[in-house]
Amino acid sequence: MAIRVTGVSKRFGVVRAVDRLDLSVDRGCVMALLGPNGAGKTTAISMMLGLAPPDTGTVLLYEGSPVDAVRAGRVGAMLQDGAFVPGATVRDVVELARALYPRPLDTDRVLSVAGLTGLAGRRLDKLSGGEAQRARFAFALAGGPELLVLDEPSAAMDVAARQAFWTAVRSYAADGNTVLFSTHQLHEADEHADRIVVLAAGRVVADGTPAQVRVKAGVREGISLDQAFLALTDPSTPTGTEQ
Ligand SMILES: Nc1ncnc2c1ncn2[C@@H]1O[C@H](COP(=O)(O)OP(=O)(O)OP(=O)(O)O)[C@@H](O)[C@H]1O
Repeated sequence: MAIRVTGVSKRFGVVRAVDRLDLSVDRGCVMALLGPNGAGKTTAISMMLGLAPPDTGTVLLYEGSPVDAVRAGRVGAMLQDGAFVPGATVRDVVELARALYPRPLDTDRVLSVAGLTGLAGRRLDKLSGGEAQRARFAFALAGGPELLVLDEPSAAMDVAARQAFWTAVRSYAADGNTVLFSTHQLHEADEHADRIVVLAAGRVVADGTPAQVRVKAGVREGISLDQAFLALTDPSTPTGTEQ
């Protein structure tokens, strides 16, 4: 098991960001974490990475603590607002990640996979939004981690970058690695995830393959996952099964 979350809750004042979450993720799985704004995705991811402690419950990565897994170089993460070292270049950030991990990938391979070969010497503060996101992906990938955690990874990427990104993710998972990503682009979850977990108000409201999530939502095969998502997270929404 790559990830085992048991009875995890986290509150911020009166807000229950994550509410008694149970979640196990097998090694080699590509899992999408979906949910409306404020559903608790980033909070859950922070706890999985050991960046924030749960109020109650436990998180295990590879049957140990998240901090131990991160220290052992088993985890790579791409966070939404990951800041960069000022003045460093794209190549520097890849080299930095490589230096932190015991089994890093080859620098040129990482640059190529992230679509950054031509930008290797560019300063990070001179990158466009989508390029900076690719640099964050390169940083997450460079250490060759067993678990990649990606919080809204493709949000600013253009179409070509997005396609290359998903090809890289699928090929990384095909090597036996585990990938957990959050997204609001539900078609990406539909196309690229083996398993989808939908959160609403900090709780799991659906968990399964894209087809199983549609069944749970009561929408037909062929109806967009958006409709299933809306039905699961806002029960007043029509499911598209009426006609
Ligand atoms: N540091 C914080 N202090 C107070 N409230 C917080 C904090 N972090 C998150 N929250 C609240 O916890 C809830 C869950 O937030 P979280 O960022 O985990 O949601 P999310 O599913 O990632 O949302 P989004 O899709 O908008 O990124 C929200 O109501 C948010 O306002």
